[in-house]
Amino acid sequence: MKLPSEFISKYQHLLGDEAPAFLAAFDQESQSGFRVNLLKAAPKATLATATGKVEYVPTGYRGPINGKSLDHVAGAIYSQEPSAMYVGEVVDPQPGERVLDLCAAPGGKTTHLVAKMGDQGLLVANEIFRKRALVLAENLERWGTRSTVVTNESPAELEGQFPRFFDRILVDAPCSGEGMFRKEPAGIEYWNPDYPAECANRQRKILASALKMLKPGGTLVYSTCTFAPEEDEQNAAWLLEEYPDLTMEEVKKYPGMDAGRPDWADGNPELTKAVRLFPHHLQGEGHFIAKFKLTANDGATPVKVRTKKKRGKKRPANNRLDRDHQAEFKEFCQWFMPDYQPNHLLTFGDQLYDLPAGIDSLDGLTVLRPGLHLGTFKKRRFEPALAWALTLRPGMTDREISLTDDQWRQYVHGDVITAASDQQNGWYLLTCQGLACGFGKLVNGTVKNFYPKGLRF
Ligand SMILES: C[S@@+](CC[C@H](N)C(=O)[O-])C[C@H]1O[C@@H](n2cnc3c(N)ncnc32)[C@H](O)[C@@H]1O
Repeated sequence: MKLPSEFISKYQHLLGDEAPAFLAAFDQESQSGFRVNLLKAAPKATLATATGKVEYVPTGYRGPINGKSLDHVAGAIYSQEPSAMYVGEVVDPQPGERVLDLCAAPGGKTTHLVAKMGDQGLLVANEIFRKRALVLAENLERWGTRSTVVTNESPAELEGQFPRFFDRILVDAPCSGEGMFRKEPAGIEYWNPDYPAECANRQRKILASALKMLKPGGTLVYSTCTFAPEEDEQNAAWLLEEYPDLTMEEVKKYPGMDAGRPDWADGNPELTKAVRLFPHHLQGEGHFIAKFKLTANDGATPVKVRTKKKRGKKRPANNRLDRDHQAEFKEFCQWFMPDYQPNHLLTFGDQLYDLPAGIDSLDGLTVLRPGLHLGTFKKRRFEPALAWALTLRPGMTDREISLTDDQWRQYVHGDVITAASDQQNGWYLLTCQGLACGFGKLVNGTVKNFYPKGLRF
């Protein structure tokens, strides 16, 4: 791999004797892996092709995945390289907590966090760029979650909405990406000797916003996929210096992981509590992870937040259901899942969502996914959404049709499927190999296909 000469000399200077092994790693193959979704049935076929286990992530495996397999399309796995998987373990969110993933697209860490939370509590997944936020929302739909809201805001705008609100915040920061050069060589073109410092400045602004949203006693995890000390130890040192209420938490080092380097910042020995993942020391790409705790005392520095001006931005009308819609949804539930307990139903145009607990209003926010998308109100009927199906497990409803592998292929292709004719006409959850795949409407022995046209293949 052709690396910039200033990059080579920088790391020769920083790493000394270790530099040749570090630089040689750029010519080795990048690592692939996947995580298993504990919210769903085991992805047996993909597990059978795994080439190994990721030692430090209980749900992590090595090896490539097939993006068109049932396991992937039904959200039972997420493709993620092994080093990136450690971030979610370090955040370690618990069921019932309020968690913010501030720089979340395309959703590798978000999917990990929500699974660790058992989909219980509130997870706000935010992404500043709309196109990337749409991909994030789609990945979360496949993963299957009720407890996640996707917002499309800058950190500065978000801070006004959630002062001192979250138990845990992840800042998986936009960075110079040096640790991903093997995987995404195009990133090398952006690199110049000043780039890490530019990224570091942007990261400080993001961190400052994040801290305004952290509860006293809460934890902040800061991660990058770069080796640059400016963005790693020097930003961790800046946080400790700038925010006396923050302390560093030890991040566990598994074999092959390195401690943070105080000598690459201001010499503060606390920085060894952070972790560095170097490709020449372990089988994964380059990462840096630091964990901080905000003192739980009442005297925590009060926050000054900027409240966003609401200038005609698209946001959900926090509409309650009118009587007709209430009746249509009730009728659907009576047929499909009489014991479904919504948390907070709201409509967004003709779309019905179930807002997670822990958040009362989305006013003032640009929201792409206000919780679980349950379906669409059509003329005098309710049509359930794929997102809802993907949160369900076989056995949660009596209205279930189990597809063979061949029928599943017909389904994702958009074909009509023939089913046993002794079942009543109506909506059914379609499953295959224990995984929910979508909704189908049975009409006289034929299952009408409602798999979204844009997803068919
Ligand atoms: C390292 S990526 C996040 C990867 C993601 N956490 C995952 O695991 O899939 C950083 C993200 O920060 C976003 N970003 C870029 N500039 C930003 C800014 N000024 N403030 C907040 N986020 C920004 C990028 O669009 C990108 O999606």
